[in-house]
Amino acid sequence: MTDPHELVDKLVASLPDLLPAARWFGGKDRPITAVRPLRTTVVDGDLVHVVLEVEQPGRTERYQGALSLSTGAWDVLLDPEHNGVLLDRMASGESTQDIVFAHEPGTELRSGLRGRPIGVEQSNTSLIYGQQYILKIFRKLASGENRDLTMHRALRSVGCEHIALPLGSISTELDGEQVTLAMLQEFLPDAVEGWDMAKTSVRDLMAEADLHAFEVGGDFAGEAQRLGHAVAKVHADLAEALGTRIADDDAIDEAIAGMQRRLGVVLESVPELGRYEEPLRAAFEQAREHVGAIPIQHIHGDLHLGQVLRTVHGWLLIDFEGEPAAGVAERNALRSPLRDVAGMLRSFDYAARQLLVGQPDDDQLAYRAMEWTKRNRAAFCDGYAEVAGDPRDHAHLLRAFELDKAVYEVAYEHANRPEWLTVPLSSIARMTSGGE
Ligand SMILES: Nc1ncnc2c1ncn2[C@@H]1O[C@H](COP(=O)(O)OP(=O)(O)O)[C@@H](O)[C@H]1O
Ligand SMILES: O=P(O)(O)O[C@H]1O[C@H](CO)[C@@H](O[C@H]2O[C@H](CO)[C@@H](O)[C@H](O)[C@H]2O)[C@H](O)[C@H]1O
Repeated sequence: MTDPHELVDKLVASLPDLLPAARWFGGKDRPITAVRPLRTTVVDGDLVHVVLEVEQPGRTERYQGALSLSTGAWDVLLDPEHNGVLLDRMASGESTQDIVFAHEPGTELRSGLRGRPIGVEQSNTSLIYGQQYILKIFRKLASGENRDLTMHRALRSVGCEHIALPLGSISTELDGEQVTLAMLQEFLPDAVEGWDMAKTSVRDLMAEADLHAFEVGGDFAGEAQRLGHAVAKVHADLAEALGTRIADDDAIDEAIAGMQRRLGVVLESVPELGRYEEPLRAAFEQAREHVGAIPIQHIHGDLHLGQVLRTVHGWLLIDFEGEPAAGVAERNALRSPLRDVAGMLRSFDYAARQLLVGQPDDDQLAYRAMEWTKRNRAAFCDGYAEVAGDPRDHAHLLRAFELDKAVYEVAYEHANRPEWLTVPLSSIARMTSGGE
């Protein structure tokens, strides 16, 4: 019989070349100096699960994957012949020595289904079983229960209507700490991503040179308003489930310091940002002066149009992990819900501006893009204000959060989609020169 450890050793030698090409690999900004197998587990027959330690200058992170015991093929989590066992084990609750498979209390799962990769751009790997379930396999592993699972459980406990229900999980222990490997949720086959809907709407507008945003068939403003309403409801549910408090001076100082720190880090790797350093730093400090009594709580943390799904019943928020680049403490800190609002406002800007990538000098297109963005950002805020306070009442703070998000996006695009770097950079240019 093949020795799984020998197979893993062979695989590890090829990973420094393979990993940078994987969408889910979060370390594309630096070279890989070493990959070490941390733990190898034979889950079932032919499926070998492996936890890897990836070393890069200044960071060491853990990732998970799987290979076939018989052929040594890598990443067989994507293979329906290999991944059915994951659901079967969650359904039966039967664990291996190292890995715990569980369904949520009160849940019964169907077994015997095979998983097909969802095939979208994503930071993790999601498999769809039949029409019922979606299993999100977390690629980069963090200590403690994964925040996505924690937030979904908390929201379910207060009957939140704007999430896909959590149904099961796969977890393990590494260095004495619990680590979530995967989360199973109900799959919504009729769901459409907000990002796709928004892009379609922008295209509709661009195709109609003589019509305004409110006149074209694909107008998105009604949806943007309903989305704002849903986001505010989720914030209220998170506050009910996990609490809320007024930010004290320390929390405010830390929030502003976090923005300044992040800017410093991004400036080091993206010199194009340098010319905006001064106005960015000034905008962050200005927010401190105008902040007032501001509530903080658990929030989504990485909200954008790709994290919301429209179903026949309404809008759902998915992926409560937080920003892929943020550390665990930062993701779990209590923060202002306005951060999420800012994330979504940025996303409206993105949806309109992605059509301008490659044609920066087309003033007419730029004008139409701005028209779409303004209309939908306003509608989103209107919807939010139906449930909670109007985000626009905190203009300085909201602007600082938007700029901070745009700085994050500069780093994200620089590492992942360099041709899109102009999208956040042009927004920073506009916002720091007095534009909306
Ligand atoms: N419950 C669900 N029902 C239908 N589609 C879903 C569901 N959850 C996620 N998706 C789809 O899977 C994609 C990736 O999910 P997400 O949780 O954002 O993964 P990642 O964190 O890896 O980006 C989403 O953009 C969406 O298209
Ligand atoms: O969905 P993820 O958690 O992987 O989020 C990361 O990738 C996103 C891109 O897929 C990135 O979002 C940025 O691009 C979006 C369009 O593709 C846009 O709607 C967002 O507003 C913009 O921030 C996200 O920042 C990153 O964390």
